[in-house]
Amino acid sequence: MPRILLQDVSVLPASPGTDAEPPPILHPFSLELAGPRTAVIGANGSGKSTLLKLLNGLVLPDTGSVTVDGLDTAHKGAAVRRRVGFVFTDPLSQLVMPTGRDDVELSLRASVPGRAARRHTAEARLASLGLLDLADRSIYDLSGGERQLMALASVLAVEPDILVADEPSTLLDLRNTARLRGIFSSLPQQVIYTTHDLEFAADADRVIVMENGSVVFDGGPQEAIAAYRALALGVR
Ligand SMILES: Nc1ncnc2c1ncn2[C@@H]1O[C@H](COP(=O)(O)OP(=O)(O)OP(=O)(O)O)[C@@H](O)[C@H]1O
Repeated sequence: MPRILLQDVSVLPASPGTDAEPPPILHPFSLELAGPRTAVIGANGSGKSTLLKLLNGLVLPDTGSVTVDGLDTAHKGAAVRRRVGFVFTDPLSQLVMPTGRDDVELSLRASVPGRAARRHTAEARLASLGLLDLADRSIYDLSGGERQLMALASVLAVEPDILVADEPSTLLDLRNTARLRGIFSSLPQQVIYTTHDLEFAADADRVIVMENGSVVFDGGPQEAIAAYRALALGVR
């Protein structure tokens, strides 16, 4: 498995404003991510998305460093992003082509030379996720959930070493959530995702709990979920 190392990392707000220093978005912390499936849970605004964005250089740390297999996100951003595929919560911020097929083919442009080969590969990748029947529909005619799955297909098409997904099940119904959970469980690559769905979080081997910009628990899913429940609801 690839190894992601966050060392003494902190993230500050972009524009500190006036006299009163706003609190950091992420307080200084260190973390190593090397297992197959890691989920990040926590309250709204606790820093989950920011933590995920650090992993492929979408957000750079204000202190410390983030490395992916030794590549520093601050200096080797493009190389890191070739290894780390990132799925955004909002699929429309990611899908740039008129149809899913076009989008997957675009993703493959750097790795699969030749239009015919790209078409063939795109078709195989879409079929493997059960999305071929939606491949030629306008992105705007797809439902939110269908779009979310298509955005995942587009990122997975290039077979990144690491998949980072920010709330990938928010728009999915029960059946598609089960489908996504099945996909995540069988992916060969390292997967790191945020979710508010605690059943989905429980599929992970490791669960990190965030609270007010800090990692407050890091361990097995059942213990982590209990810790989060205790924090959020005051119950165990
Ligand atoms: N560029 C920024 N400048 C200032 N504040 C920011 C910036 N980015 C994020 N924040 C703030 O940092 C906090 C953490 O945001 P983040 O999106 O990481 O939370 P989250 O845990 O993913 O929340 P949610 O569950 O609602 O998606 C929030 O209070 C957010 O408003």
